[in-house]
Amino acid sequence: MHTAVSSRLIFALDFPDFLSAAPVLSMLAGKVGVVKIGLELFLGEGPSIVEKVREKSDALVFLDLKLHDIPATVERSVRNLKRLGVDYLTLHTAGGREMLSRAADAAGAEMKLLGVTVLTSSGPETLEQTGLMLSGCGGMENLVLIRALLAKECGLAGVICSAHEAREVKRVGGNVFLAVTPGIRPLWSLGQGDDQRRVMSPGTALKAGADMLVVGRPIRDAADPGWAADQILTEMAAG
Ligand SMILES: O=C(O)c1cc(=O)[nH]c(=O)n1[C@@H]1O[C@H](COP(=O)(O)O)[C@@H](O)[C@H]1O
Repeated sequence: MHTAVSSRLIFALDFPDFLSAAPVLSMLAGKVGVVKIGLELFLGEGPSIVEKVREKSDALVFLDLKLHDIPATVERSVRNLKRLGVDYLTLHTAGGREMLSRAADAAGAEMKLLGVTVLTSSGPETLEQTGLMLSGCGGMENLVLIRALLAKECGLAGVICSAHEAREVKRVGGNVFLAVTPGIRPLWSLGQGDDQRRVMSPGTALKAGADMLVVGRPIRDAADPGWAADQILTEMAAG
């Protein structure tokens, strides 16, 4: 049974295989409401990983494959993935209106689609490098909002953004449109630099309007992952 707080915590199960993921999954029983299977684990184990995680955990399952292709390919892939019975699936909003709408139709009501707006590992220089500044996107927050609005219009359940944009995403998307935020870094987990650029602590992210937080390394790499999850839940409750 999950509390109002733990149901808002998504653990990124970023491991190469189920053998290494399973002990951490057990330690987090009852502490995380959603478990996110990313590309690394999905490619390491194949689609059967979804069933394995479900057997080992009481959490909802989030499949993070970040689909981005022509509309027909994405639509057909979503139909296939639907058979796995996952609760959430990601795709890139940069795929555009037709791709997103066809994916939403294929997903139906049971599988919630979350659109990645701009990766939390991206900074202004990434927009420069990839030509988005030249296209006059109006900067990071504006680009996130344009993509969030598109996701909403196409029938997605919500978006992935950084906590820095969460408040504005909620403003344009409305109450039920989800702002799911990775790049969560509790103060005690900071120190070693990593690839996340737009980061925020758990309590502050919730105050900033995030509906759900995605946390990977601060829990996975902690000496005691169970302790780390409890600590994050305490910070979330205070937020
Ligand atoms: O879609 C995602 O989950 C995602 C989007 C994004 O913009 N940034 C981001 O970090 N993620 C994922 O969220 C998780 C963050 O993990 P940590 O940085 O280890 O907490 C990873 O599994 C990323 O793949």
